[in-house]
Amino acid sequence: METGDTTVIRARGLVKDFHGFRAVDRVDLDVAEGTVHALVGPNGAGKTTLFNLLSGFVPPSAGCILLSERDITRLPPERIARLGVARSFQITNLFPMLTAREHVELALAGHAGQGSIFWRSDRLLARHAERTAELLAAVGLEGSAADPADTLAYGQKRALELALALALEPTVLLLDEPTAGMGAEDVDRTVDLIGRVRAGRTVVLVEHNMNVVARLADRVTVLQQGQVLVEGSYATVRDDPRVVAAYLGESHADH
Ligand SMILES: Nc1ncnc2c1ncn2[C@@H]1O[C@H](COP(=O)(O)OP(=O)(O)OP(=O)(O)O)[C@@H](O)[C@H]1O
Repeated sequence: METGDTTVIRARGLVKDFHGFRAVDRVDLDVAEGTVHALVGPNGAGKTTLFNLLSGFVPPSAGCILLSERDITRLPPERIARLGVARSFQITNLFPMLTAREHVELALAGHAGQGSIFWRSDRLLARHAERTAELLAAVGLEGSAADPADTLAYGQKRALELALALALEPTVLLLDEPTAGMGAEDVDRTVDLIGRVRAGRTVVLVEHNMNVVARLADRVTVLQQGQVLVEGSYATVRDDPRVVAAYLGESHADH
């Protein structure tokens, strides 16, 4: 697939103020179709807030967001999701007693508009059995389909969340710190996984682990104090003195 020529997400002049504090400050962002685009920056730089704006979880104070030329500024999150933007969360949000398979079946039924989880029949859920198996296999959970979510290892929970996001058939996948809290082995697995599920879609990820960014991202936007500091390939931004200074500032502030 040709990638990088068409802009899928275009944000212009995005601002988010919280009670007088400007968390996102006149951000312009272009995410090209088929790319993995990383948002990085020191703690408090505004990455999560920018994600919340893109997915409609918070409305911007100013500015606009276009999804493939369609204005989605201030649309509610469920409308944005229906337009093909799925988001996975930093904090695990699973039902402890439901199995991995049941989670995916419910996500598929929900996406198909098949009503509240309380009265979905087994027959209805069985309709999604094949796709469920595919999605579980796609994230490496085929062997854990019958396991309740609270028995899954941390990395498996994150993989299941990814399967739930993929159930929405997204064209754009927003991943909020997909490797947060993972050991090296799970990080490697997750990088491989994202490398696989990116096929045919656009991925925007917030990520602190620069090794992960280096391996996955076609383009990197560095935020600092709510503003875009630098944007470019990983190699370009890594060596940019402004980026080095921003991260040095953070480590000084921490200690
Ligand atoms: N709901 C809110 N009310 C007030 N301030 C907020 C709110 N959400 C975020 N902020 C502030 O906005 C700034 C940016 O926060 P944000 O979480 O977007 O940064 P981040 O780059 O994602 O940080 P981290 O890497 O630590 O997750 C921070 O100073 C934060 O305290």
